[in-house]
Amino acid sequence: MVSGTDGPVAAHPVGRVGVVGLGLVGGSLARLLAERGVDVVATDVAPATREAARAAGLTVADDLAGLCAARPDVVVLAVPLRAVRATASALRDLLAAAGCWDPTVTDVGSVKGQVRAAMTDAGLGERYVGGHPMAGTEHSGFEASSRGLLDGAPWAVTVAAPVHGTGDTAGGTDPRRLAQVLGLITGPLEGTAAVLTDDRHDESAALVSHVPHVLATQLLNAVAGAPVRDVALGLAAGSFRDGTRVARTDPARTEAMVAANAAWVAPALRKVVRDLELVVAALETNAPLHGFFHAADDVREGGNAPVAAVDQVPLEGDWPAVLLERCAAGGVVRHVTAAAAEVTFPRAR
Ligand SMILES: O=C(O)C(=O)C[C@]1(C(=O)O)C=C[C@@H](O)C=C1
Repeated sequence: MVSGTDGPVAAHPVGRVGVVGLGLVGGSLARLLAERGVDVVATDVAPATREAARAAGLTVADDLAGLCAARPDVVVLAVPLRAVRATASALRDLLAAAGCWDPTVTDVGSVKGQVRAAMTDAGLGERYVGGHPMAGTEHSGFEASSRGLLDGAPWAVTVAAPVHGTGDTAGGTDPRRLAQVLGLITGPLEGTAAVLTDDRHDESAALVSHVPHVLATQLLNAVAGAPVRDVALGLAAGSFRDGTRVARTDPARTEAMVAANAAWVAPALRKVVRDLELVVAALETNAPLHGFFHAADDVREGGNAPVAAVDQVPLEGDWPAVLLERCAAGGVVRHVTAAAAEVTFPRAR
């Protein structure tokens, strides 16, 4: 239930964290948590990855059952998107067999609507709080992971939206579990969290992550198919390097990410195509392009805006809905106590 808590919620303690999947993000998460003194147990399907993680000093179970035997308070699914469904079902079965164990389940996936559907279908919907660290690199695997990748990273945390005005909040996110995940991110991970609905996350991630991956790939494809390809690549400098960096990500990973968010990526790309058509038309007719190059001046200049306002949101009543509303206005949760969440805003409101 998202609403309906009368007093401050007693957040589940972070306690032990289980990390399922030790790729770039899972490995980075496990390393950072372990360094910060959190009790972490991790696992991965690949024996060589488990060995590498053990050699790096992590506590590693041989499989998901072994991880569940350690009864972590929070289970973070850090598996590829294509493996979320099967992993969620396996976790559900292990939970059912385990008796009184009540973990919160979260994840690190770059798409949230599809992941929640998988969690709900697996019967884990009421335990689930969506998680997405906005950090990564073009490299993959445990060997590419580092304690620094997620240190202080901004996260999106998604909740099942309450149904306003009907008094019916069934199926919404459990506030204690939300507080627990926010505590993990803003505590040992020293990050920030924007609390969002899955839709708002997926729409936003399409704009700032998925469309950029498509465009970076197209920049690469355009040169690859040009008659002057080799000369051009020999001349490529900063703009090409920066603009195509994420196109060097494992193509299967990028494809899965973009396809999983097709509902938001397709319309966002349509808008890009329309805007580019206008640029082409202007270039072909010598029309001015000033508007195109200056349209986003406020975004460009607002890049690293300092904190302009701070709100304390008491963790009582319909506080997840209050956080949703604050974060929809650009706020992020920076700090959580048992009684309140501190939300900061980059722009004056
Ligand atoms: O920096 C990169 O290499 C990334 O691709 C990181 C990036 C992104 O910014 O798009 C990619 C996917 C993640 O889910 C979050 C962040």
